[in-house]
Amino acid sequence: MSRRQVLVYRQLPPDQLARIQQEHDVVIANPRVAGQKDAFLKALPTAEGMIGSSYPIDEEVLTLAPRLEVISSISVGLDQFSPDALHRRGITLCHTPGVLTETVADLLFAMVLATSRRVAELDRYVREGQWNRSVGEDLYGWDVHGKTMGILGYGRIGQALAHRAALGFNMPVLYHTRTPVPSGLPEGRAQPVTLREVLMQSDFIVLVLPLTEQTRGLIGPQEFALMKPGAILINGARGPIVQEAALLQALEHGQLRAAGLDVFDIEPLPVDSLLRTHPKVLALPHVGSATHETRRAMCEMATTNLLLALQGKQPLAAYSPAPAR
Ligand SMILES: NC(=O)c1ccc[n+]([C@@H]2O[C@H](COP(=O)([O-])OP(=O)(O)OC[C@H]3O[C@@H](n4cnc5c(N)ncnc54)[C@H](O)[C@@H]3O)[C@@H](O)[C@H]2O)c1
Ligand SMILES: O=C(O)[C@H](O)CO
Repeated sequence: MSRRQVLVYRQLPPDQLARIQQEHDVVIANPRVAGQKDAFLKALPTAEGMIGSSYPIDEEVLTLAPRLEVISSISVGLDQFSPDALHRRGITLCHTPGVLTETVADLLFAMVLATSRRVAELDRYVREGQWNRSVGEDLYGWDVHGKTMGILGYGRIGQALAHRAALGFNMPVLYHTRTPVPSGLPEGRAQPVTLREVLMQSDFIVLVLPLTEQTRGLIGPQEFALMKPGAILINGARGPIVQEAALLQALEHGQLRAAGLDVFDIEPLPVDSLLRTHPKVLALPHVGSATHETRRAMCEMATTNLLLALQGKQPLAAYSPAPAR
C-alpha cells in the first residue's frame, strides 16, 4: 500500500495522529488558526485525504484539491459539505454518527433543565451579590417533569432525548421527523405528529435535525406564533435552522419564556450579537459532543474512517445519497 498525502485540518490526539502518520505523509494546517490558512491552501493541490471539522469544504477548496479521494469529518453533521456534489466527484465523505448520541442528548436535557429552572441566571444573581433575602416569585422557575417535550428530528439523538424525557421525567413526547419511525418507547409515551402540532402543543421544543436546504430557516415568525405562550426553545442542531431575528422578537414579546442555544448562525458568536447578552438566552459555545470521552471517540472513529477509505475499504460510516424516488 503506497503512502498517500493527508491534510489534517483540526487538532487530533497524538495517538490518532500517529496512526495516520504510520501509513501516510501528513500536513497539519488548521485554516481557523491564525497563520495556518496559507499552509492549508498550499497542501490542497496534493491532498488525497483530509480529516477535520468546523470549516466549510466548499467549491473553492475543492477546486484547489483535484486529487482528493476521502474527507473524514470529525462530526455527525455534514452541513460543512455538499455531500451530493462530493459523491458525484467520487469523493468519499465519512462522519461520526452514534458515538456522540448519548452525550449530545445529555447536553440537550441539561439545557431543558437549565432554562426552565433558570440555573445560569440564578448563578449570576448569587455571584453578583444580589442574594440578600429569600428569593421571591420573580425568581421562581418552572417544573420540567410532566411537561410536554416536542422534538423536531427523531433520529439517533432525538430518540435518546425522548428516552430521558419520557422515562426519566415522565414527560409526554411529541415528535416530528422527515422519515417516520416508531418511537422506540413503551406504548403511549411518544407520538409522531405534524410540525404544526409539535409547535402548538409542546412546552419544550428541541431541534435536533440536520441543516439542509429544507430545514434552513424552518423556525421563523409563523412558527413562533404557533408556539404556546411560555414555551422554551432549545436549538442543539444548527444555528441557521432558526431565524435569529424572529427568535429575538419572540423572546422580546414574551411568546417564548427562554431559549437554550448551543448553535448560532455565525460561530463563534459575534461579540455584538444581541443573543449573547439577552437575559432569557442560555448560550453555549457549540459543545453538544464536547466531553473528553466523546470527543476522543469521535477522533478515533474519524481516523479509522480515513484509514479504511484510503485503503479502498468500507469506512465505519460514510455518506450515501438518498435513493431516487
Ligand atoms: N450541538 C451539537 O454539538 C451537535 C452534536 C451532534 C449533532 N448535532 C446536530 O444534530 C443533528 C442530528 O444528529 P443525529 O445523529 O440525531 O442524526 P440522525 O440522522 O440520526 O437524525 C436526524 C433526524 O432528522 C430528521 N430530519 C431530516 N430532515 C428533516 C426535516 N426536513 N424535517 C423533519 N425532520 C427531518 C431525519 O429524518 C432524522 O430522523 C446533526 O445533523 C447535527 O446537525 C449537533
Ligand atoms: O455535528 C456534530 O458532530 C457536532 O455539531 C460537532 O460539530
